[in-house]
This record gives sequence, C-alpha cells and structure tokens, in this order.
Amino acid sequence: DFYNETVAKTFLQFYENTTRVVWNQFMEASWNYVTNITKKNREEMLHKDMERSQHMLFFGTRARLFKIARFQDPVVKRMLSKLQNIDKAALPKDELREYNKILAYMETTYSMAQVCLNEGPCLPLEPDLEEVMATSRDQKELLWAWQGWRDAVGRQLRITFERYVQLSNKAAKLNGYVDMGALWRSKYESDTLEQDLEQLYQELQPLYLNLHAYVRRALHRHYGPEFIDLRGPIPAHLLGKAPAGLVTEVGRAEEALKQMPRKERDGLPPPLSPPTPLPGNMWAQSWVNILDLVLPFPKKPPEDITKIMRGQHWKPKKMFIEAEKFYASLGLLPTPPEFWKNSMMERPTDGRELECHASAWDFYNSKDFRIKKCTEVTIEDLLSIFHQMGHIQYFLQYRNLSVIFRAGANPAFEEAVGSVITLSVFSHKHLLNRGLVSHQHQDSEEEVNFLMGIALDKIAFIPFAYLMDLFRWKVFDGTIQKDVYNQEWWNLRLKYQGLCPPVPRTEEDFDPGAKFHISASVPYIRYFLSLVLQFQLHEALCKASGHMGPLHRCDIYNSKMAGKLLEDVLKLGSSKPWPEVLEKITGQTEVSAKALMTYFKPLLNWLVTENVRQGEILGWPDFSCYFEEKY
Ligand SMILES: O=C(CCC(O)(O)[C@H](Cc1ccccc1)NC(=O)c1ccccc1)N[C@@H](Cc1ccccc1)C(=O)O
Ligand SMILES: [Zn+2]
Repeated sequence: DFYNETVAKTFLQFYENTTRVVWNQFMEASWNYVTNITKKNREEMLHKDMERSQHMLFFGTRARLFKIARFQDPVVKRMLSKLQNIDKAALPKDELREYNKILAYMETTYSMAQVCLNEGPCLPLEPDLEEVMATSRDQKELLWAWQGWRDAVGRQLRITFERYVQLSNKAAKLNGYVDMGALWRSKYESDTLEQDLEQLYQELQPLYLNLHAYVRRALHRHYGPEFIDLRGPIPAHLLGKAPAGLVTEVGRAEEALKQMPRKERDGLPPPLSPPTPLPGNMWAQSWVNILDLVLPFPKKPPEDITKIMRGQHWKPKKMFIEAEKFYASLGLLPTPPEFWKNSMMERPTDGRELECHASAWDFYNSKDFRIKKCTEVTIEDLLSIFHQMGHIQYFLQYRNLSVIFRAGANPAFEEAVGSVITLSVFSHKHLLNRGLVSHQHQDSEEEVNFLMGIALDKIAFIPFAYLMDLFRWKVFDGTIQKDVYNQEWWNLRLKYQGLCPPVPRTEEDFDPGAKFHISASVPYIRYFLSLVLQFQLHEALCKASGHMGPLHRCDIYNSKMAGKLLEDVLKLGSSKPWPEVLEKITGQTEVSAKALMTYFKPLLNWLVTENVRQGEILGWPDFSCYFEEKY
C-alpha cells in the first residue's frame, strides 16, 4: 500500500539493513582495484558494481511508487525522494555493463598513462610529470611533458568519451532528467543554480582580471613582447620557473631583432620559439609555481616551506599526524585505528599499477575510513592531506545517520571542509606556531607577498573550476557537438581563463580528457562553489574563535568554539537542505563571495594600484593565440 507512511518506513528500514552490506562490498572491491589495477581486481569491481546497481534499481523503482506528496514526515519524504535517483543503475543491464567498462577504461587510462623519454624511462604523472611541470627550466622538456600527457591520455579517450556522453544522457533521462548535466546540477536542490553561479563568477571577475593583467606583465617582462601581448591572452604555457639561461639567450635574440630596422626584420622568420615554460601545473589551474616571478616585493621572498619540511625530516606519516592534530585541536573526532592500518599514504614501491589521484573513502560500516594518496613531502601535499582529512571528518561526523543521509549537505560542502582548514594552516601565524617558518613578524610588504601566493592558487583557480562543468554541461545538452569538442574547450579556456595552448591543437586531441575529473566522470562545479564557500565558512569560524583583525591572519587552531560550530553542521550530513545547514554556521542562507573579497582586499588594492600605474588593459581584447600570425 503506497499511500501508507508506515509501510514506507518499513521499506526504508529494509533498505537501510541491506544497503550497508552491498555498499561495503562494492567499496572494498573498488579500493582493491584502484590501489592495484589488475584484470582480476577489475572484474571483481565490475561485478560488485553490478550488484550495487541491481540493489539500487530494486529500491529506486519501488521508492517511486510511494505517494510522497501525501506523506507528513519530512524525513521520510526526503529519504524517498533521494532514493529515486539511481543514476546509471537505471540503464538496461547490457548498456550498464558497457557503461561501467567505459568508466573503468577512461579512469584507468588516465591512471596508468606515462610519457616516455626518447631512450630513457617513462614518467607517470605523479610525482614525475607534475614535478617537471612545476620546476623544470627547460622549455623543450616542459612542452614535451605538456604535449606528451595530452597525447597519452586525452587522445586515447576521445572516442570512448563520445559513447560515455550518450550512455550518460540515456541514464539521466531514465531518471527523469533532460541530460546528465541536469542530473549533476540536481544535487544542489536549486532551480537558480546556473544563474547563481554566473552571478558569483561576475562578482569575482575583477579580482581575476587584475591578477591576470599583473601576471601577464611579469611574463612580458621575462619573455618579451614577441611572446606576450599585453592586450592578449596568456599563452597557457604559464610557467614552472623562469628558465634563467634560456631567457637571456632569447632576450639577446629579441634585442638583436629589435635593433634591426623594421623592413629587414619583416623578412625574417618569427623569433626562435620562446622558452615556452608551461603551466606551473599541468592544467594551469594553479599558478603558485610562478610566485618567484610575480612577487610584488622581490626583496622579501617567502620562506620555502617544502625545503623546511625536508630539512626537518618530515615523512608522509608525520604529515597525516599533523592534520589529525589540527582536527583534534578543534575538538572534532579522531580517526579510528582502521584508518591508520588500511589507508595508503604513499605510492607502493612494488611496481604495481594504481590510481594516484588523492581520494578519501567511506566503507559504509561506520568504522572503516581511508585515504589513498601518493604522498610526497611538499607543502602542496600537506595541504592536500588536510583537504582529504576534511572528507574523513565529514564521514566520521555523519556515520550514525541513515546511509541515505551519509553525504555532504551538497558536494561543495564536502570539498569545502578540508579547504577551510587549509586557510588556517597556511596562515603565517599557524606556520610560525608549527615551526614551519622562522621569522616572527610579517610586515605589510611581506603580507602582500603572502596574499599573492594564496591568490595564485585560489584566484587563478576560479575560471578553471567554473569552465570545467560549463564545458561538460554543454556537451551533455548537445550545445557542443563531438566534432568540435577540442576547439570548444579552448574557446572556453580563452573566454574564462584568458589562456592559449602552447602549440596549435586539433580535433585529433581531446585536451579536457587530460584532467582527472573528466576521465573519471567526477563533476567539478563543486570545487568552484567550494572556493567561495570556504572563505564564507572561514569567516564564520574565525568569528566564533574570537579572532580579531584581518581575515587572512586568522588561525582557528585549538578553537573548540569553531570546532563546535563545524561539528553541528557536519553531523547533519545531507539530512537537511544545504541553505539551512549554511545558516547554522554563517547566519546566511546563500553562498556569498563577500568573505573572499574581504580576504583579498589588501591584495586587490595593491594590484589595482600597480595595474593603473602600468596602464594595464584588463582582459584580452586581442584574443588570438600567439602562434597565429600576430606580427
Ligand atoms: O581532486 C581534487 C582532490 C581530490 C578529492 O578529494 O576531491 C577527491 C576527488 C575524487 C576522486 C575519486 C573519485 C571521486 C572524487 N574526492 C574525494 O575523495 C571525495 C569526494 C566526495 C566525498 C568523499 C570523498 N582536487 C581538485 C580541486 C582542488 C581542490 C583543492 C585544492 C586544489 C584543487 C583538483 O585536484 O583538481
Ligand atoms: Zn575533495
């Protein structure tokens, strides 16, 4: 009887009792696969995924039969409506089998890809290629890594991705959504999501445009006018480190060229290819690696925390313990023994194939939680561990809820928890307190340098995080057809990030596929929203901790008040609509960029002054990429 609420409660209890086993077995099989990619583990994982999908199909189809509108209990209504979305499990069995194989193929291609030196070893992404991207001084090597990675991953995924889109949309339609983008967006329970996102992006654009113009000027200073157009996009080869030697050589060639009378020069081929230093990051999503090149006050460079960590003989285990101590200092829950026993904190040395992209795992038995990370001793990896431990803390806080509510208030909340903590960890006050920097006082110029460092990570990230799903939503809704995937990708990279590829791209390439989340079908708008949300939460937690003064100096370490505020929210899981959850912490029901703008205000003031002084053009009205004849 589908009108009877008591029957519904019994149905939900039955779901609860059977789900734990099915989900726990699937997580175990998934873990075994991603930490040791073998044919056997793949078959086992695919088998357990089929079982999980059958289970979802059984309960999902029945959940749809209940007359939810007639029910009184809001919890029962919320549970039944969540059960109705069964994602890919709605596909017919044979297509689901095909879809799961496609998902495994794409994610595994990414995880196993390497780029081989002519007669030398082959390098995986983590840590080798990422190390090259961040620190190499040789432009040939940088371009080799950037292009090699895209050949090894993106190109391999292109055809499969087209089939992935078809099956994704079919599954979405079977769940009552117009396409998979609509299904992904439904997790935010808002029918104004896209407008709200665009509004946030517009609010943040002045910050990005000023940073972009300032960085472009610094690159122009290093690589000369032939390679950087002060009114144009930044060639996506941002850079690892300024290749000192090469620059002077190119600089010399530049000088010689400039001395020549125009008519003589015109006949010459364009100058030798610039030291196309590539993004300090494989996807130019973060520009921290060019800090030394753009430092506002170069005479006061920040201390190299990675060097200090290595000097103090930090090991991966110590990095995890450091994060554990921070969460404990807030009065939050400790990780159980299983966490330390079962996690994978370092890349195994037995030569096995595995997925190194960091992730946090809930085994849905309220006691087994793990992190998988190929940890290197760097400050980036320390912050990444804090991010992963944020996921773990969420798991711990909601572990006694019904399995239906064991998720974040929305996906952005899940991503924001750990990132909020990193805002305190990376504060000068905290680094000093933990012995990771030595000089006591940070003067106002050092403070601007500090904010520039954070901005190169967080502000540069804004347009990238926004366009990642703008691209996929358009692919899912058919606005972007498969014959133009790559040029539409670069159109978005140009429009939002003001970046160009270092070399011409074709439709043989599939550059978006070179990013983990696209190969692993992980939505990305969560990171855009998390970026705004984390500053809003940071402001609220800092206030609760009694912090006075500028937001960027706040460190909530040891604050039980801040911890309590956070705990009250995390233990709600997804049992309440996220605006209610947000209101409990911040008093507001909407995500607002105000706190982020407050945090960066001193830097924006400095950037605007500097850009006005230089007469910078904000944006890139000259929008062609440099390899198209520009001169
Ligand atoms: O991808 C990550 C971190 C990995 C993760 O923790 O977000 C991970 C991604 C993932 C991996 C495999 C399957 C699904 C998602 N997410 C989790 O481990 C996770 C997500 C939701 C709930 C529980 C765990 N960060 C993004 C964005 C980012 C975030 C923070 C700082 C910098 C950059 C990136 O690197 O591009
Ligand atoms: Zn995450």
